[in-house]
Amino acid sequence: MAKIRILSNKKATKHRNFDSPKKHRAQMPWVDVEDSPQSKRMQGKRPRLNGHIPNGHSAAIGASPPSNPNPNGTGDTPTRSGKSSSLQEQRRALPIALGREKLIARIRQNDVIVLLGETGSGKTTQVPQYILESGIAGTGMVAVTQPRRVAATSLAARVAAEQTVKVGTTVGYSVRFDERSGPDTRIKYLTDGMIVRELLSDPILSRYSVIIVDEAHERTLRTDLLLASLKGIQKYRSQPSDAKGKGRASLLNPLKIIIMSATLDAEKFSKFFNNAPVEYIQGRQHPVQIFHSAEGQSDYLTSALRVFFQVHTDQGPGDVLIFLPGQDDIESLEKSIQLYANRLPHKSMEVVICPMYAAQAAGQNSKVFNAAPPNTRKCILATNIAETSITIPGVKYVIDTGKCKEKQYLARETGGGFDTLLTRDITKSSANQRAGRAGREGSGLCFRLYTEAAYNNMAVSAEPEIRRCSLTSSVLQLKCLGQDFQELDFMDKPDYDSVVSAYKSLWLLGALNNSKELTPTGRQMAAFPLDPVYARIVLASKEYNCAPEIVEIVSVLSASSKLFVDISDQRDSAAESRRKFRHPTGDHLTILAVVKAYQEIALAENKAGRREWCRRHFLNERALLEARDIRDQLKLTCARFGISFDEGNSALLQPDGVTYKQTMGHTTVKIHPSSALSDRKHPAIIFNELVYTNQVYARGVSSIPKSFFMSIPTLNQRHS
Ligand SMILES: Nc1ncnc2c1ncn2[C@@H]1O[C@H](COP(=O)(O)OP(=O)(O)OP(=O)(O)O)[C@@H](O)[C@H]1O
Repeated sequence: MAKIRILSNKKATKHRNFDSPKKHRAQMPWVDVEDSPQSKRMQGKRPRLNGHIPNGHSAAIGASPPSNPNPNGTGDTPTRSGKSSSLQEQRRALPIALGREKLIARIRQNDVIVLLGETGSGKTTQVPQYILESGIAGTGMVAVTQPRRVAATSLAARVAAEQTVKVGTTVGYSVRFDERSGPDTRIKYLTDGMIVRELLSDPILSRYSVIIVDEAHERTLRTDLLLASLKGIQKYRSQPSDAKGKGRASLLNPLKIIIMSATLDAEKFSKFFNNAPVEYIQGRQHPVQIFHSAEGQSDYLTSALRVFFQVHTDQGPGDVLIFLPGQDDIESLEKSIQLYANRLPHKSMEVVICPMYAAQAAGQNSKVFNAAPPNTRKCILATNIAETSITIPGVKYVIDTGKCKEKQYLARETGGGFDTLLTRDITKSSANQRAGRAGREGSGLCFRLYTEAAYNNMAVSAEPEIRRCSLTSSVLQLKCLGQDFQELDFMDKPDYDSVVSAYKSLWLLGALNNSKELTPTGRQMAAFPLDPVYARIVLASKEYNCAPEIVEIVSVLSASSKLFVDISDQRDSAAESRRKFRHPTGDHLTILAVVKAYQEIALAENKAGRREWCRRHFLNERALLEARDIRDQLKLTCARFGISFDEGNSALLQPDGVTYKQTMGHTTVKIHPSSALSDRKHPAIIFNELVYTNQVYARGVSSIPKSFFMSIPTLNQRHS
C-alpha cells in the first residue's frame, strides 16, 4: 500500500528523488510516495464513495462482485496487456448484473423509479440495454440524457460495441452540432440540452417510451427543465386514450422515467415524482483507495505537478487523470509537465499529455479514449467534463485539485444581468464522482490535493443551476411550448430577480410583446442554438443584407474559447502582430477580419502552417475551428427562415483592374456586360447574383466605398 506525504516548502528541499530545478522545488509543497502502509502525514482512506447508499438496504439490487474476479489476483481486468475479457463477460461481471431480473421487474411495475448505484456499478451502460432486451420499451426509443456531450458520445460508442452494432444504428447519440442516429435507433444517448430542444418539435416526446435522466444530481438548468416537463408529459400520456383526443398521442404508451445517479439526494427526487420508489444497486466492481493531503495546498497547480511526477516515477503502470478548473490551468500544467518529463533521468516510460475541456474541438476530446502507445503513460488534464459517466480506458490514478469553474448569474448587477464563471471549491458529490473515474477497469488510487477536513466541510452538492444561471433561453423555450416559466413545477424555485430579468431581456429583444406573449420573432429566435441576443442579431442581419458576415462574427462570439490569446508578458507583441486585423469601427469587424484571414490561410497552408500562423498572431485556432462548426450549423437554421447565405454578394477590385474577388468566398468575377457599371473600374461592388457563361459574371451591380472593407484582408493582402 502506498503512503503519501505532502511536505511543507522547507521540507521539500530535502527530498531525494525528484529531478526538478531547485528554484521550482523550493516554491512548492512536496508529495512523497513511499512503500510503507502507514503515514503520519497522510490519511489513506478505504473507499466509501457513497455515503448515501446504506449497506444491505432492503431495496438493494445486485451485489459486490467476487473480490478477486481475475486470475492475476489484483481484481483488475487488464486491457493494455491484451488479456481483456470479452465485452459480454465484462457486462456479466458488473455489480448491476446480479440484480438484472429484479431491476427489470421494478421498472416494469413502476412508471418512475429513482436508481442509485456507486460509480462504475453499470447504471449508465446497462440499464438502457436491459430495457431494450426485456422489451419494456415496446416499439419506442430509450433516451439516456447526459449533462455533457463527451459522455453522450463515448457511452454510445461503448454500448454500441456491447450490442455489437455500429454507432448510429440501434445505438446512437445526439449532441449539439453532431447527431448519429437513424430510423433503427432504439437507445439514444443525448445531452439534456438536445432533449429540451426536441421538446420544441415534439412536446410529448412521442418517439420515446423510456427517458433515463442520468447524473441527475448535477441539477443543470436543462435537467431541471426536463424533469418539470416530464412530469406533465407523463401525466398527459397516462390518460385514457379518449381523454388524449384524436391523433398520434392517443396511440402512445405511458412514459417511463428513470432518474439515476451515484450521489443523489434520492428522497428529494422521489418526493418530486409523487414518492416514486428508490432502488439501490449495491457494490462496486473495483476498489478505489483515496488519499487526502495532510495540509491544505495554496497552489493546486504546482501540487498537481508534484503528485503527478511522484505517481509517474514511483507507481506502476496506469494512466493518470488530473482534474483542474479550466482551460488556462490545463494549458499551463501541460507545459510544466512536458518540461519536466523531458528532464527525467530515466525515460523508461514516456508521458503523453491529453487535454480535455469543453471548448476543445470534439475530435480532440475523443482522443483521450485512445489507448496510449506501449511504454507510455497517458496523462489526461481535464475539467469536470470528465467527472461523470465516462470511463477512460487505462486510467488507474486520479489527482483531484478540488477546484472547478461554476457559472454564476449576476442579475442585479446590471439592467439585463450576465453570466460569469468563478473558480470554486468542488462539492462532495463531485469529489466522489472524480474518485470514481479510477477503478473502472481495475483497482485505482485517488490523490486529493485537499485535506480530509476540507472534504468533510464541502457542500454535499452544488446549488442547482436554476438558482444561479441566466434563465433567458429557458423562458423563451418554454414560451414556444406555450408554457410560462413561473407556472412550471420545478424541484427548486428560481430566484425572482433572475426571472424578471429574463422576461425583460426577451421583451427588449422583441421576442415577447407587452402582454408577455411570444412574438413571431421570438419563435424564430428559439430555433437558433444560440443565446437569444445573438439569435436576434442573426435575424436582424436579414434586413441589413449582411447575414454571412454577422453569422461569422456571432459564431466566434458563441464559441467557448477565446479568440485572442492573452499572454501577460507578451501583450505588446500580441497587439503588434494583430494590428493588421484591427478595423476602425471596432471589435466586431476586427473579429471578422481575423476569420477571413484564417479562411485564406486555411486554403493556402497545411495543418502545421495554419497552426504556426495562429501562433504568430496570438490567435486561438481551437476557437476558429469551433466557430467554423457553429457557422455551418447556423447556416442551416438561417436557410429555414429564408435568410440568404449566398456567399459573395460583395467583391473587391483586383490589381488587374478588371476582375473582382468575392469578400466572402473565393471566386473571381467580372461585372456583367449588361450592367451600367461595366465600363468603369470600382474599388468595391455589391451584386444580386452570379451567372456562369464562359466565365463568372456578377449581375445587378452597385458600387460601394472601399472603406467599408478597410482592413478586412483579401487574397491579395496575405498575412505573413
Ligand atoms: N468505454 C469503456 N471502456 C472500458 N470499460 C468501460 C467503458 N465504459 C464502461 N466500461 C465499464 O463498465 C463499467 C460500468 O460503466 P457505467 O458507465 O455503466 O457505470 P455507472 O454505474 O453508470 O457509473 P458512473 O455513475 O460513474 O457513470 C465501468 O466501470 C467499466 O468497467
